[in-house]
Amino acid sequence: MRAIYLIGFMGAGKTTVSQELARRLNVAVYDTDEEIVKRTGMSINEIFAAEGEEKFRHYEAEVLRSLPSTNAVIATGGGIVGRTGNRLFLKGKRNVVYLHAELESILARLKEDNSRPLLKQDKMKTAKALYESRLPLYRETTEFEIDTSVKTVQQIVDDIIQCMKK
Ligand SMILES: Nc1ncnc2c1ncn2[C@@H]1O[C@H](COP(=O)(O)OP(=O)(O)OP(=O)(O)O)[C@@H](O)[C@H]1O
Ligand SMILES: O=C(O)C1=C[C@@H](O)[C@@H](O)[C@H](O)C1
Ligand SMILES: [Mg+2]
Repeated sequence: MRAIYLIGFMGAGKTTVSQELARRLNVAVYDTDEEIVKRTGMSINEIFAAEGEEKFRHYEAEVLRSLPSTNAVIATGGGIVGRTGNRLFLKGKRNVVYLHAELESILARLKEDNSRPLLKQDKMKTAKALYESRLPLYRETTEFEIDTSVKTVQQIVDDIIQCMKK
């Protein structure tokens, strides 16, 4: 099986859905954010604070290319589509799914969560600007889009499995 890549904004559910999808398909699961943390020994907040966002994006691009391209589900970080090279890499894969969520759902899901450095200050304002700038990038990267705003994880997994049969 070709690896399935999940892309989408912070809080869209990529990490959560990837685990259940991999369990259903009986394949390995990877998460670019978790791989970066494992490989650097630092949290994402620590990397941003000590080394800056550009360095984080460098690790992210490297990790994306290093993960297995078969028999796996790969959850990506919300900003992976920021680099043109990453978008080209993903466009070259057939199984990329964009998990879309309305901004209101995202903010509700991440209200108590401070693990995302780009949403630290004035969550509402920064999230809105980032969200609007990234929407077209997710959409140009893949034709498969699933709105997760009001769906359960199980429903999203069912939708992805259906999508991948097309
Ligand atoms: N379909 C869903 N319905 C309700 N809550 C959800 C759903 N999917 C994920 N969540 C919740 O939203 C939060 C963020 O989910 P998750 O960490 O999977 O997002 P992500 O897309 O991986 O974000 P990031 O890009 O920052 O890694 C978690 O608390 C998770 O439990
Ligand atoms: O949307 C983003 O730019 C990010 C999303 C997270 O998955 C992490 O990769 C990090 O917090 C940055
Ligand atoms: Mg995640």
